[in-house]
Amino acid sequence: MSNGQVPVITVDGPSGSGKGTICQLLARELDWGLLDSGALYRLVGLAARHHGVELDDKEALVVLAAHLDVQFIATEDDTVQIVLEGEEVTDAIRTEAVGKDASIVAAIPEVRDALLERQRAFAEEPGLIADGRDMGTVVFPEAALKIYLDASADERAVRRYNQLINKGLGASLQAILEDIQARDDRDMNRAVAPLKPAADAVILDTTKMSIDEVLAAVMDEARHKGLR
Ligand SMILES: Nc1ncnc2c1ncn2[C@@H]1O[C@H](COP(=O)(O)OP(=O)(O)OP(=O)(O)O)[C@@H](O)[C@H]1O
Ligand SMILES: Nc1ccn([C@H]2C[C@H](O)[C@@H](COP(=O)(O)O)O2)c(=O)n1
Repeated sequence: MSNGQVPVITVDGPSGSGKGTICQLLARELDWGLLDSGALYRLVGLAARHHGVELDDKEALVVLAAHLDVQFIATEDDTVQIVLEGEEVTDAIRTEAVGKDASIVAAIPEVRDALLERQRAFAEEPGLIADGRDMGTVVFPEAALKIYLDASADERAVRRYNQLINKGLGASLQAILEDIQARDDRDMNRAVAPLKPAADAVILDTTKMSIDEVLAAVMDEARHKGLR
């Protein structure tokens, strides 16, 4: 448990492993809150673009992270609208370019510190599903259940490729694979809070699993922990 007795399920893993998809389904199934921590790093990246802050200007990035003026607004169709400094940025933060910027700013320890309490504040009754890279290792080390989703880089690239094609966007599978490998390298090898499974995490290799199979496996783990 974390933040008192509020139960938390953490879901960490590399880009394209299915964290966001599974966390949304879990939150709906359990009727718990959802923290999309990657969105916070993406928001810092986007705010930097808006304010003309270079990604090597550590001090300015830390100020942006500490003072992020962001609202997460639940909509009637069960999605979340994200508003940054009064501007709707729900889709704007999801581009590959902003994802890359997020991965760069996320390597700055002081940026991570500036976002820590904001993330922990998401833990409210009846429970929280926390999606990210360091949810089980750093942000919620006392979580009731820790899941680490993995999949081969090739499979994750295909998933991302299909996602972009389904949105009517052009994409190169090779370029996506290279982006994923570069992002893995940055996220796994940074000095602070690198992406890795917590010692007590349940690791699921989802390379050959459908979304329904992954959800069922995680729900089984939740049941074993008495979380539903
Ligand atoms: N087990 C699966 N089998 C096939 N496709 C999947 C599976 N899990 C997720 N997907 C698809 O892969 C794509 C990426 O999934 P998702 O956005 O959930 O990954 P993620 O781990 O949250 O990535 P990121 O960290 O970059 O946000 C989506 O289109 C999703 O529908
Ligand atoms: N807990 C987290 C969440 C995200 N990041 C960084 C690393 C990712 O490459 C980037 C974008 O995340 P995504 O939205 O793709 O899940 O943000 C992190 O370091 N720690």
